[in-house]
This record gives sequence, structure tokens and C-alpha cells, in this order.
Amino acid sequence: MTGLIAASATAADKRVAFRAGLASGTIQRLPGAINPLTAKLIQEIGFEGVYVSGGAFSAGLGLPDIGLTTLTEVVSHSRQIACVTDLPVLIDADTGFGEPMSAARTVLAAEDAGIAGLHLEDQVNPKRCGHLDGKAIVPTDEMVRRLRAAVSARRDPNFVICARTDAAGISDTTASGKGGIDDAIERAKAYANAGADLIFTEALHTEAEFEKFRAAVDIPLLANMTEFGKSQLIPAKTLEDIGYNAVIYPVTTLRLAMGAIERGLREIHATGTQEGQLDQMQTRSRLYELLEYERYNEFDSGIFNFRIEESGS
Ligand SMILES: C[C@](O)(C(=O)O)[C@H](CC(=O)O)C(=O)O
Ligand SMILES: [Mg+2]
Repeated sequence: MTGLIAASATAADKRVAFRAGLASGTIQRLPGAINPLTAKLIQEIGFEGVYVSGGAFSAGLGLPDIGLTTLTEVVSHSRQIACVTDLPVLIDADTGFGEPMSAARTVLAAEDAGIAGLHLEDQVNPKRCGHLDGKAIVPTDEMVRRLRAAVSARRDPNFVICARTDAAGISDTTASGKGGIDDAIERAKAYANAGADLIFTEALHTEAEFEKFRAAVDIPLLANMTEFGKSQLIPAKTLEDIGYNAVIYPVTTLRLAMGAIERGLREIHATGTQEGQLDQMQTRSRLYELLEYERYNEFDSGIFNFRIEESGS
């Protein structure tokens, strides 16, 4: 029955695995899971970890990514995802949901939810998507306070605290931060000194910028391969060759699913049937396979009465 209902790996195992992956020299690929079922697929296909995106979570609630979601909402959604996978789950904790003390509380809640790590960003509150113009960052020392609070709250030393800097995407001089890639690199060094285990280099543009960042700091780095944003979409192998340690595909599964849902709904609206789209769908048998329906019979033989051979799908 191990691995049914909930994952077989413990939170401690997953954090150890994430740290080992970050130190391995092999890039850790973390697609965003929009729900626990997607996390099961991510594991089955063979990725190294699962990401929980704040942007995809808020979009799923029908809201823009402007800091409207709360610590409780994000952690409970992430707990459900972490619960069903043996893979480490990294979550998007935005700016920590408040002042430094709230960042500390966020870490405690994430640890209790079985999550392997989280990232905190240096944007002002309320934050916005890192690939939009007009965002603003807090002074370095304020972000350092956020991080110190998070690091000191941690009870499991293997829980990964990732610091995201949005500085590279800020071109105009703001009251709060210089911005630009050089500022981002300086900030990454300060964040590493404050105890961050991993740096999320948000909104770099080109391969050359990723290379420049890698050459300047000696702490694990995470790349964000989000679509339709400011960053060139660089293959995982190239990022690995550059020396990056992790890559997220944060909103990709939401965009894939929503693209398919919109096409399908329009066709049903236009033709009155979904008949022509059956080959685009995950079949009942594939869904049941992913859910491991059959294994549930191990402890209750009355549950599984679906026959793949007879159903034809
Ligand atoms: C990584 C990110 O923070 C997210 O919430 O997934 C977003 C992704 C996106 O909006 O494309 C971000 O880069 O700010
Ligand atoms: Mg986000």
C-alpha cells in the first residue's frame, strides 16, 4: 500500500534529495504542477522535482499575479501537491506574505506542509509578475532581513531557501534599488551571505546574461524558463552546460491545459459535440493508470471494477 493515497518518500527524504540534486552537476528540472494529478505525471515522466507557481495558482483562482493570494491558500494548495509526490516540491512564496517575521512564518508553514523549499523575492509589496514592466525592488538590506528571518526560522537544515532577485529586470533608477544585471549579481552575493541556498535569477534576457551570472557567483542558480516573458527559452542541457543547477517551467502546464481547454470548448460550442476531440483527451484508462486505481484493490477489492480491455479507451 506504500505510495498509495500519499507519497512514500518523507519530507526529510525529499529535502535531502533536492539538496543532493542541486549539488550533483545535473540540472534539476521542475515543471509547475497546477494540481496534485499533474505532480503525479511529472514524477512518472521522470523529472527531478515539482514547482508550485504563484502565477499559475492565482490564475487558477481567476486572479492576476499581484500578491492577492495568502500564505494559507498557497501553503494548503502546495501541501496537497507535495502529499502525492516522492519528488521534492519547490514553492513560490512571493515576498514572504508580509514583513520579515511573516517570511519566517511562511517557512515554518511550508516545512509542516512537507515542502522541500521555497523562494522569496526582493520585490516590494504588492509584488507583480517578474516579467512585467514597472516592478520595484526593496533595498538589499531589507531583502537580507527577509532572508535572515526565513533562514533562522528553519527547523530542518535541509529545507532549501531560495532567494529570487528581480533586479535584472529593472532598468529605470528607482528610489528603492538600482536595478540591472550588475545590481542583481551584487544582490545575489548579499543574499548568499544571508544564508540563501539557491539564487533565482529572474528575467535575464539572453544566454550571455545567464553565463555572466554564473561566472560571478559560486552558489547554486535557478533559471526561470517561463513562456512569453523576457527570457530567451534556453534548453535544459544548455543551461546545465552554462552551470545552472535548476530550471523551472512555472506556468507551462497551465498554458498547455488552458490552450487545449479553450480549443475544445470552442469546438463543442460550434459543433455541439466533443466527438472530434477524443484523440486529444487523456483517456479514462490512462487517467486510472496514473491514479493507480488497480493498486487500491490491494486493500479493498470492491473499489476497482473498471476494465481497460472492455472500455476501449
Ligand atoms: C515564476 C513566477 O513567479 C510564477 O509565479 O510562476 C512568474 C512566472 C510568470 O508569470 O511567467 C514570474 O516569473 O514572475
Ligand atoms: Mg510568482
